[in-house]
Amino acid sequence: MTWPPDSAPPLRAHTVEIADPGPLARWMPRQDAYAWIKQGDGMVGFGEVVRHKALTISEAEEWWSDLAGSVIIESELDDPPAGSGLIAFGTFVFDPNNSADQSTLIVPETIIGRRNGRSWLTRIGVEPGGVGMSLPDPPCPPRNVSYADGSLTGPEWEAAVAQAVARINAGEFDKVVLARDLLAFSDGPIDPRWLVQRLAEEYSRCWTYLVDGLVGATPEMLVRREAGLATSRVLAGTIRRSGDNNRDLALAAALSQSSKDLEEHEYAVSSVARALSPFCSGMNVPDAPYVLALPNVLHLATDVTAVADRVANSLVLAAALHPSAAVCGTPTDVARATIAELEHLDRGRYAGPVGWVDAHGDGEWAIALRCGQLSATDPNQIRLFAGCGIVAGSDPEAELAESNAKLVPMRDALGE
Ligand SMILES: C=C(O[C@@H]1C=C(C(=O)O)C=C[C@H]1O)C(=O)O
Repeated sequence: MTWPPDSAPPLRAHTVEIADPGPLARWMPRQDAYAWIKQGDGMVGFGEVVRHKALTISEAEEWWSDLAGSVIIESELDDPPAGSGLIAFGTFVFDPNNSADQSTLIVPETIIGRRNGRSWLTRIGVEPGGVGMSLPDPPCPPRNVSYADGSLTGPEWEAAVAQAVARINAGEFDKVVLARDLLAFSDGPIDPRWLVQRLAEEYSRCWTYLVDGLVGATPEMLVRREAGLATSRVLAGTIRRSGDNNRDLALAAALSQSSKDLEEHEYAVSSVARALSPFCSGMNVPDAPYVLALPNVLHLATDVTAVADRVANSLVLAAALHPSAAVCGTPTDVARATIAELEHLDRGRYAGPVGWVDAHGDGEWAIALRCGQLSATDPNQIRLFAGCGIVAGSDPEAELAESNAKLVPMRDALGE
């Protein structure tokens, strides 16, 4: 849909400063709610003013630039923080040529946000609503959740991993990320707000998101653009946590010296640096990764930073970066074809960019990991996803265990 239609009055986005709203997630109504939360800050949105079904990230970028340029933006905030005012939440499919799912940008009717101690309320529409806010009924937990294999059983997925390792050893490519899915069923409708609240509490160092039924808490930032600076958090190389802090310290030391994990990590970092370089100057790529500790796993992590060109808004950068070697492989085209052949899975929006963009093009696009997609047809069902980077030294059994560790955040949120 193009906006504005020729005859329609323009949209307005009106923002006011509000008192601290407390936990953002509790403001979300049951239907049409969106979330982006990290360490308590972020935005929740609800209602829908415009929805754009995007063919590609670049096409979405053009649509958004046109729309944002046509909206009358009014803000009562001095020095408005990034993300306050007009934004769209978005989710993009991993591989549009191999998915029945759709990439979507959604402009909500209402946004409640908080950042660095400042809070705001934005209303968007032809005649945006007033400043009244009311708390909806809280969500109920899912009931009696049970699980079933997705497209492949555990042993079938291990066989796919073994096949990938054989092809790597035959010199066909360097790295591929293989994912699997797991179906979860509840006795009643699954309320995504319950999952958002649990994930935002347990995984506060991750970005908790809910956009168009895709819900999760990801530790990996494809790209954030703010005040001219582009940053990307690259993760690759993973160890499951043991539950014992001393043992975890030893595991972290082993991870940061593991040549298999360092090699896998290096592929991911160089793919990001290469993709960012045409749009940026003054790039800083640290020599060695650090260990990012999450409640379920330890990751090797590198934060890449650079000064972004004026024309390179967050969607332009996301289009250039997706898919990184952290979720696809190296070289990209061979890895993508291998994924389509070996996974037997429609990834949908899993491993695609998820996030938000504002009227200036600033925004945050994380990689949709540690997530599930609520079924569009069965409100009691959600499909969970997890994947692992496969390199020459990968062991199928260990990779299956790692994928199970990556499913823990969603399984815990579902109430296990
Ligand atoms: C593919 C996933 O995670 C990616 C793969 C990683 C790895 O193989 O070590 C680590 C972080 C992510 O880049 C996932 O969580 O599903």
